[in-house]
Amino acid sequence: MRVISPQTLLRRALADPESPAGAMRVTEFLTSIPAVGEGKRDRILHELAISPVKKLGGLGARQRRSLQEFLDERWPEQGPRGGRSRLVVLAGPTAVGKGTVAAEIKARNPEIHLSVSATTRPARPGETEGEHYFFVDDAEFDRLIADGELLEHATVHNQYRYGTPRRPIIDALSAGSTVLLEIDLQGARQVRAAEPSATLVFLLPPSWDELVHRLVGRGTEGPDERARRLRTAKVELASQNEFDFRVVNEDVASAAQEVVELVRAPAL
Ligand SMILES: Nc1ncnc2c1ncn2[C@@H]1O[C@H](COP(=O)(O)OP(=O)(O)OP(=O)(O)O)[C@@H](O)[C@H]1O
Ligand SMILES: Nc1nc2c(ncn2[C@@H]2O[C@H](COP(=O)(O)O)[C@@H](O)[C@H]2O)c(=O)[nH]1
Repeated sequence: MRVISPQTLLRRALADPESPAGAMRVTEFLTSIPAVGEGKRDRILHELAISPVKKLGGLGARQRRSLQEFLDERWPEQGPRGGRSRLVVLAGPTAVGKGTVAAEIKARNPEIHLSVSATTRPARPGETEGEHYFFVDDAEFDRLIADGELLEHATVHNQYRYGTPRRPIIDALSAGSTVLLEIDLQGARQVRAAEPSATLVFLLPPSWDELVHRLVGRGTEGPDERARRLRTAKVELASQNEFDFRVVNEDVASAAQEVVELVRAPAL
């Protein structure tokens, strides 16, 4: 299972050549398929008589048809768990405990792949490159976007940029793993748009006061940043009904267990 099937991406490109999918080069499109490396990509392009400089949105009618037929034959579309993908998003307001619950899930279920995001935010004391985040500057973040390396990205709390590297997600899903993304509301919406069968879980605090208490207690933000995050939190809480499931994080172990059970359950 891929984040977006090649067929879906191609359909999107053909429906709107001006879209990011439409602007994607056929070479990049083909190598985004896990089984296709550069050598195979060139053989496919040769077989289908498509120039490597072509963009998906610029394919002629014959080329579109032959590419669609080729994909259908080689990688028929299918989905696990009755149509629900193994891609799981955990979102929720600041300091609700998303990171804590995600770490608990990972500790108890090492087979679940926890995505490591890229961010332009500076590392906090104790955060490790490649474990908590990939810490990048603005230029590198721009490059990741331009090269299509992010599955989703957003400016969070109107300040720093965060994004999910696409390739590790594709590889983990292809290997049959469940993949957990701990991201914000904007990112959750982008994942929903890209992969409607993803499971979206919203983590709730037991109360607003407890949320503020956790944010203050964490001690990683000053008063201005806390105020900014709490403004975002109000917007995020108002959007909780967009999610498939809501879990209250009263106790970390119970919340983590609840998320895992939702993810493991067959499609509803
Ligand atoms: N169930 C819980 N009970 C009490 N404290 C908790 C619980 N879950 C998390 N915390 C604490 O709340 C604080 C915020 O948790 P965490 O950093 O995981 O939140 P977050 O949702 O990832 O925040 P952000 O979106 O701002 O990154 C931490 O100090 C954490 O230890
Ligand atoms: N859209 C995305 N949001 C992300 C991603 N990685 C983390 N986040 C969210 O950012 C905020 C702030 O995180 P913090 O570490 O600075 O406290 C939080 O809500 C995260 O869930 C991402 O890749 N995409």
